[in-house]
Amino acid sequence: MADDTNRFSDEEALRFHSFDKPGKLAMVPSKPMATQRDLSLAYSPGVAVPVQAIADNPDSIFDYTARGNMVAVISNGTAILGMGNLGAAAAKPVMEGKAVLFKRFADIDSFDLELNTEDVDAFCNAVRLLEPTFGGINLEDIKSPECFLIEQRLREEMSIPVFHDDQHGTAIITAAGFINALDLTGRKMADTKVVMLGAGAAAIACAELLKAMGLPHNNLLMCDRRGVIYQGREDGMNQWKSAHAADTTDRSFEEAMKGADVFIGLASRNSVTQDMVRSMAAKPIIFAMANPDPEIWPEEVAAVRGDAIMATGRSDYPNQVNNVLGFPYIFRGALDVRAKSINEEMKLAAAHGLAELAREEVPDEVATAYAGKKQSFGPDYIIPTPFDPRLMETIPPKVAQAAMDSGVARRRIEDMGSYRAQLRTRQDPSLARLNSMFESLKGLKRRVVFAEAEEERVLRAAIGFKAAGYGEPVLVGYDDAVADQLRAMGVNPDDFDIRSAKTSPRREDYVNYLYERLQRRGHMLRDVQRLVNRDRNIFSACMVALGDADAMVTGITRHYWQVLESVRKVIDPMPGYPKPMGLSLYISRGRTVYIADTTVNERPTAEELADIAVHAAEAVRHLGHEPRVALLSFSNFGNPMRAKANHVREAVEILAKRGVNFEFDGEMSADTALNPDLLALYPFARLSEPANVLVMPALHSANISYKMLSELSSDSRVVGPLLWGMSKSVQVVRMSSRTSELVNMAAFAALGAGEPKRTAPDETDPA
Ligand SMILES: NC(=O)C1=CN([C@@H]2O[C@H](COP(=O)(O)OP(=O)(O)OC[C@H]3O[C@@H](n4cnc5c(N)ncnc54)[C@H](OP(=O)(O)O)[C@@H]3O)[C@@H](O)[C@H]2O)C=CC1
Ligand SMILES: CC(=O)C(=O)O
Ligand SMILES: [Mg+2]
Repeated sequence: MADDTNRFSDEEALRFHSFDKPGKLAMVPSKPMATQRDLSLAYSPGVAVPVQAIADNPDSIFDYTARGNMVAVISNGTAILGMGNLGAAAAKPVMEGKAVLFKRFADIDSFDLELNTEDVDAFCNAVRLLEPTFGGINLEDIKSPECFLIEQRLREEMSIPVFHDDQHGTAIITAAGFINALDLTGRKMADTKVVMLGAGAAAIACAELLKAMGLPHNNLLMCDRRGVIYQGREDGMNQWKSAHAADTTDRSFEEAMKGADVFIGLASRNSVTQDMVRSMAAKPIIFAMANPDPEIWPEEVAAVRGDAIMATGRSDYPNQVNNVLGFPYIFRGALDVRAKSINEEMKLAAAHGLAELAREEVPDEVATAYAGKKQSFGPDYIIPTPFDPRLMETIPPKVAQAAMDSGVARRRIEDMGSYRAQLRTRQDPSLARLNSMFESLKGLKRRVVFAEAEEERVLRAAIGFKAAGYGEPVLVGYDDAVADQLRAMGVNPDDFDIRSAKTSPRREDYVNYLYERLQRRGHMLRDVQRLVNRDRNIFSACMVALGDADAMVTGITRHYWQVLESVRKVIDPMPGYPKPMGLSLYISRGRTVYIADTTVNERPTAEELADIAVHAAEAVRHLGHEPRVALLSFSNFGNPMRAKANHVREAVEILAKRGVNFEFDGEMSADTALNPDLLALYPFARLSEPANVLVMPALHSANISYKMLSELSSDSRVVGPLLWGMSKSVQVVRMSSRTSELVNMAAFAALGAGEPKRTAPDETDPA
């Protein structure tokens, strides 16, 4: 039934939206803007050149500006979800949400525009004038019947796709779920009786698409607040409702539901009763799609009909029939062929594509995003889930092909195979991977100690960590001070576990444990007492070592080395790891590169460097990538032959002798490792493709590289360094870490707490 890990309080929803930066959207430049030359190119005088080019050839706007990948999400707030007419300003959170979903799922740049008018002419005039800015217009949450007039007018007046998502997006997803639910219950379209509650934007479009797919006109009874829309009804009608008036004697919605095979709710919350569901045909299909609360809850249906297939618009129940599955990919396909519009052919292609995808074997990475729940085609999985990465490579090609076949494409895609490959890289698998790894934490409730909880950044991170459902933060700091800070941030301290050495009943246990470890390393009992009482990192590490917490995150207030030294007094490296190591992730669009060892081993010997390569490869596999390790230096395979690179060359020989089970080579320079053309100059090299793991010759080069990357990159990010190889899960952040980085590192700490015991290097399988 309901997935409780996705439940949250109203306060959490508000906190999520105000956390870090208010809202869900920000802009990033796509060109460097660092030097005077950059400025000259981007703005005056350089910008004059594309200005003239566009004036001479209007189509070149797609080559020189962001227009071709830019979609506006536009609303006037007259039908916000199922909440009604709450005005343009109140619509902004939903519209920001749609804009970020465009980016997240289909790499489409998008921002929201809320228009403060209910007047159709004023609305159309405002939108029409925006045509040069956008490649497409997504209309959203505009009530009927005005939405029909607005969309029709804009489609006629604009030569870019104008798509009212509540109409067509919803219809496409509903149609896909409908096809599969009929299949699962052995029904044929011609014999299926459908009752629809709602006769507005979404319902009218759904009715049209289902009929276009073959549902006979009189098999669909549409109902509004006044009951069934029948032929001859006059009150509360408009031309769009009239088009679906059925030849029936049923007058009330309740009557219509008797014996119905399918119910489709696109109306408002709690508008269907259990008695109505009881009166439906065997194996009823129930799509209660009002948002945020459905027409009837799945639990209520289950209580009276064990044989129902149930879907809602929500993500916390199985079968989320929601337009999020469609609009990102439909626009992706339309933009990529510069379609003039999104027509019926494109909608049908998307609907069939979604229906087919649900019948295919679901890859494991989808299960990871859904807390390990493996899905397979059946009553609880009639439609793909939003985090399914296959959507991106499946739906846009079908939409693009349909646009080309139906003559609305301005540009052709000749090679669909390479288009699919390009779609895959757009998806940024690394970010998706991070996200899905973190998603897998939901419900595990791992206890992560935030060792510096008096710091505001840390508290905000702990709040964010809890709100994201990644685990239970344990806040270490003076109890009163932490509680006061939480209160000042509008958070109830009782919702958090706050610990300090002063009040901890476990203090003596921690002292005894640590004294046992340190008594022959120069520490007297009173030294150890002082450490436990005064050093937050020691106290926190003791909590983890003695099982009072699963993991810890720290590092904001003290230097990395000092922190690591404290932690290592309490926790040992994992067997097989003489020393832990730091692994930094450089993540850019379509490419992830790991750098090791960025924090611990200062001047590794050849043997140690080989160990680092083995451990890094193992960690990278654990994070979901197949490692290709380059051992870096300033020279390439002995050119120039210099003594400073000897230990790197020797490390490569050691790895060859050990017969490790991953690709590696060196010594080589960073550009050879990363650039396929340069790598091709060394046909004997053992790397089949450019490296994704860079083992640096020493700490200075490793540390300098990742810090430079993290300061200089604008459209990529550096994550970590992750501390790898401790016997308990500890992550040490950089002192400069922002709140969001802290949340990520705490999530990595929580993930580390569940890792299986890793293989020691000497246990590595020979290749
Ligand atoms: N899951 C999804 O992907 C989507 C879900 N939706 C949901 O569909 C619903 C409607 O949205 P939309 O079409 O944009 O809105 P509209 O305002 O255009 O239409 C609402 C329609 O619902 C009818 N209605 C509302 N309450 C009742 C009720 N209690 N009994 C009977 N009819 C009722 C109205 O009847 P009348 O004409 O008599 O006023 C009207 O026909 C919303 O809840 C929305 O969240 C919408 C889009 C996507
Ligand atoms: C999902 C959506 O667009 C709606 O409920 O309005
Ligand atoms: Mg909507």
